Amino acid sequence: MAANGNGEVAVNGNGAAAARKQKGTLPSITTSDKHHHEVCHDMSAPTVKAQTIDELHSLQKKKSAPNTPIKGIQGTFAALPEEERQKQQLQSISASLASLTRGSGPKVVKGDPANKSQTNQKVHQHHVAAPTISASDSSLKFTHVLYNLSPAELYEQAIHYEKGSFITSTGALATLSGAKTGRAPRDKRVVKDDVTGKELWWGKGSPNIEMDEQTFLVNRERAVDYLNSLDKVFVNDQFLNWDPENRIKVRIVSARAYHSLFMHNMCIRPTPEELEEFGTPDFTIYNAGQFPCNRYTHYMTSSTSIDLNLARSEMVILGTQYAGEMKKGLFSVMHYLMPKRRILSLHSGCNMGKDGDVALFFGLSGTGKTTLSTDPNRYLIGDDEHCWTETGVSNIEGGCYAKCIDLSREKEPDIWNAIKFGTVLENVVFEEHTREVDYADKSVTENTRASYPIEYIPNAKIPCVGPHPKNVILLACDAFGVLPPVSKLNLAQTMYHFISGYTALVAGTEEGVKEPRATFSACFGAAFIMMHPTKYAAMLAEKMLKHGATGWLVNTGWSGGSYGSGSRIKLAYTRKIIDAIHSGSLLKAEYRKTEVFGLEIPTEVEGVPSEILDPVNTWPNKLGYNDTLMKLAGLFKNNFETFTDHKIGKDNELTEEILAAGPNF
Ligand SMILES: Nc1ncnc2c1ncn2[C@@H]1O[C@H](COP(=O)(O)OP(=O)(O)O)[C@@H](O)[C@H]1O
Ligand SMILES: C=C(OP(=O)(O)O)C(=O)O
Ligand SMILES: [Ca+2]
Ligand SMILES: [Mn+2]
Repeated sequence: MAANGNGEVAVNGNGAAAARKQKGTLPSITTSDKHHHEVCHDMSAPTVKAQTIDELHSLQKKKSAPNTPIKGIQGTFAALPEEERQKQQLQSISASLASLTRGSGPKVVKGDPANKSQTNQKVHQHHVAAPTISASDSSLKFTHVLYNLSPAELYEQAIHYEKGSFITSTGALATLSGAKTGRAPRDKRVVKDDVTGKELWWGKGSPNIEMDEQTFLVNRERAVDYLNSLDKVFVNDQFLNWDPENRIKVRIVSARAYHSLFMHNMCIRPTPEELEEFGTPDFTIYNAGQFPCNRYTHYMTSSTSIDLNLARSEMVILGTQYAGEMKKGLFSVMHYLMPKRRILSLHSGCNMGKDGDVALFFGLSGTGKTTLSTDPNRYLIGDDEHCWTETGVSNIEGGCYAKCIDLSREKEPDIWNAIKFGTVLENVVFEEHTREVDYADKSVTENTRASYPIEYIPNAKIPCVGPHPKNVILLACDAFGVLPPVSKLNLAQTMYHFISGYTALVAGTEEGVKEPRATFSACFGAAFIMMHPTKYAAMLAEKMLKHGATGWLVNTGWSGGSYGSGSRIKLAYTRKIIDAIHSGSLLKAEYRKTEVFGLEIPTEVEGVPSEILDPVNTWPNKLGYNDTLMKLAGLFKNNFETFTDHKIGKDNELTEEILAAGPNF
């Protein structure tokens, strides 16, 4: 449409270009004062309600509606006027960031220092510390606090300021965690004092490597000074545990938008009202992961240190930016706090059927907790960390952290679809132009991860709580290929395997693991438990007995030979096995007892080839199978030796039964 019926040339669209092509002469523009004409004039649009560009931009963002006042709740801040509440909140943040040697906290300001014109700034600026004569430079500057930003704001922060942050084709935020792409359990330290010295599990097999209070303070000061030296820090105030009676308030202070978004996804997100009465946190994380610890500091054996101080309710992270360190650090804290309240903390996934039947999925990293608890036919309660109380189960977290190496839409549709706007994609590789992620690419690490809020899974059960579990599924990824795909366990066997916590560590999640290696990790999470494993085991036995839960051992690892010659059991088969456990059909199956491990294996499972149910059938070399079986049995026996002189629960009889429930040879 180069010209309309009146012979006028439309300036917009193709007309001008087409006309220009005609020997370079510019088209003549006829102006008309007839208003209702087919030609679109600029004047016909309503004018913008701004006089300047700055004013125009200021119109773009509207201030959030004021938070509704809390009615009927006598919270810390409930009765305070807005101004006073803001002041107390900033004082609380300043107190968190206080250097312990200088006494007072930094002057904190809310908002991005880049937004000088920010209207909030006047209102939210409070000089908390009175200037002192011995002032250092750090006491002269302001610490800008980006407080509980939204995912959209965090995206902008990440993309603008953090190298390696990109938006993928499905809208997720791709980022790099730096040199560390997995947890560093050897760099974990726990303050040993008079109380924790008695309460916690120390020594051989324990994840708690001691440090003293003084050294903790040195690292804390290092982290706080680092954070205060930055232009701005991110502060997240959130909750742990969906059980309202046992909810823990956590504050995470971090230097990266990526870390703030990760914790936004992983912890429970407070409502504006809940945030108003947040008050003082129960626990604080100082994540100064970009800054190393000082190896001249006592107890430091590398540049990474993850330090837990239960007396101070604080954790300090130096020298690692792997985000999983924060969520698993808080999990350790829950493994201390909850059992003190007679609540069992569980390293397990959890889901629920339409009829309210709950299943727990215990397992070490990479065994299938996230994959198998995320089941389109069931309600997801959580993928990794739970509590079992007198009334049922509750998720500790508000999000999931899925492995995404080799992720496929067909095999794991719910996880695939959760990777969208708001999701953090750690260490994945994507196509430069289309930003399509190649989930098969291990160039950065094998431990690629996606962190998303739990409601990104369509059938998430919100609130994430459920009744007492009916099935307790122990997942082991057996790289030797000798454990059956599924076995039914009696209570003593369940306890034996729970305490043993056998699996093969697969590459990536922990540093230095390049190929599957047999490990025993008590309670399927020795890296996170704080007290002796028998304490958790006794609680589990008591609860399973009381509520009549059935134990199962599911091998999600190798079949047809060990790692290298056999192959991993097809996910589709494992899903069929899990379906049969949930439906109750497997409980009624016919069973046969295996030699050596004495495991009850079914002769048939719907949808699974019967010959794979006894692993011996899948091995081409029967002698090789027997040798490997004996080798694994020996490893179990050796490992259990540390537990032989520990009583499990009040009952000696159970202890004896558990000891007898291991391999017999
Ligand atoms: N038979 C199987 N059962 C469970 N997971 C399997 C199986 N075969 C392959 N996998 C893969 O193993 C990984 C299990 O990881 P994930 O569920 O994240 O473990 P966890 O949550 O216990 O750390 C996923 O990448 C999944 O696709
Ligand atoms: C985040 C982790 O948990 P998992 O692998 O069990 O999902 C981890 O171990 O670092
Ligand atoms: Ca996968
Ligand atoms: Mn997981």
